Amino acid sequence: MSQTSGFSAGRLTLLGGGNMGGAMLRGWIAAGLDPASVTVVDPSPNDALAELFEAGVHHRTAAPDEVQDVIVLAVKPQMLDEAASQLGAAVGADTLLISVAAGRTVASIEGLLGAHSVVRAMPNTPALIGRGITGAFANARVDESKRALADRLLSASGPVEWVPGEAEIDMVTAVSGSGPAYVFLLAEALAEAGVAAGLEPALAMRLARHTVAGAGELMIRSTDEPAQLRRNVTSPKGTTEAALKVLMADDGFGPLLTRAVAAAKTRAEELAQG
Ligand SMILES: NC(=O)C1=CN([C@@H]2O[C@H](COP(=O)(O)OP(=O)(O)OC[C@H]3O[C@@H](n4cnc5c(N)ncnc54)[C@H](OP(=O)(O)O)[C@@H]3O)[C@@H](O)[C@H]2O)C=CC1
Ligand SMILES: O=C(O)[C@@H]1CCC=N1
Repeated sequence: MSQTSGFSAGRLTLLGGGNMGGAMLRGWIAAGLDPASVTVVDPSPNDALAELFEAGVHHRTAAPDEVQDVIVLAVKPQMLDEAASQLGAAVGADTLLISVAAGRTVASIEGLLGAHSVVRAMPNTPALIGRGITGAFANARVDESKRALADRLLSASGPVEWVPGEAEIDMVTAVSGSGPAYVFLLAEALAEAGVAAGLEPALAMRLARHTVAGAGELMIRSTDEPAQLRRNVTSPKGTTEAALKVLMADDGFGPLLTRAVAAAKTRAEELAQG
């Protein structure tokens, strides 16, 4: 794993070494965080973390007794109350809490662990390859240095967008937190559509994967807006125009995605109720 110039977060505990916590951890170590400064607390962490444990990251099945400088809460929202109940001695007056649990509010985290500096963040799984994006909200107790530290940790896996209001985190969740799943579904559906059109399945999947990945990379590297990149593909009276007439119909892709994002946002709000 390649390392850039290091940074320190003091003593850091990651509560939950699953898909998202593991992806973030990978980003921190790649960005130069000392593996020995990190403890993963998880009874059964992701197998993919074995390599990081060998590199010096500590693994425990229960929370450490020493006060931690940073605790990242990365268990399922429904498991948070139980998982956080063991943190007692690890949470000091100056501990920075960073939660990535969908829907769980700052108030609910303070309800569990007391009044602390809390950052509510919403990363996404492309963090695994350093290509994530994270929305973040800090409560009023987070001072400049804690915010800078949170930013350093979160930006190890891609850009960080700080939002002024906590409610926006549920919207970020619905767009970019869950968003990779929508894109993977697009690739699946495109491959299936190719098979329906007569292609051999493995070829259809290769075409779909590379099309989604290539279009994504072009969108990041280009200075053109997505709408312009779309127009660049669309020859007048050509094949793309014929397809876009279907996708851009009144009941097409846009309204469908709007409904999907609204459903995800509603679910995030429901998770806040516990
Ligand atoms: N996956 C994603 O794309 C994103 C997820 N998130 C948020 O990240 C959080 C984790 O999600 P995700 O990584 O997908 O879930 P995972 O189930 O992959 O990871 C959660 C991990 O926590 C472990 N765990 C369960 N109970 C405890 C406990 N009491 N103490 C310590 N660890 C425990 C689980 O073990 P076990 O498997 O044995 O239960 C698992 O390894 C969620 O709150 C989710 O909302 C945020 C953004 C994106
Ligand atoms: O599905 C979920 O609830 C989590 C939050 C965003 C992505 N995965």
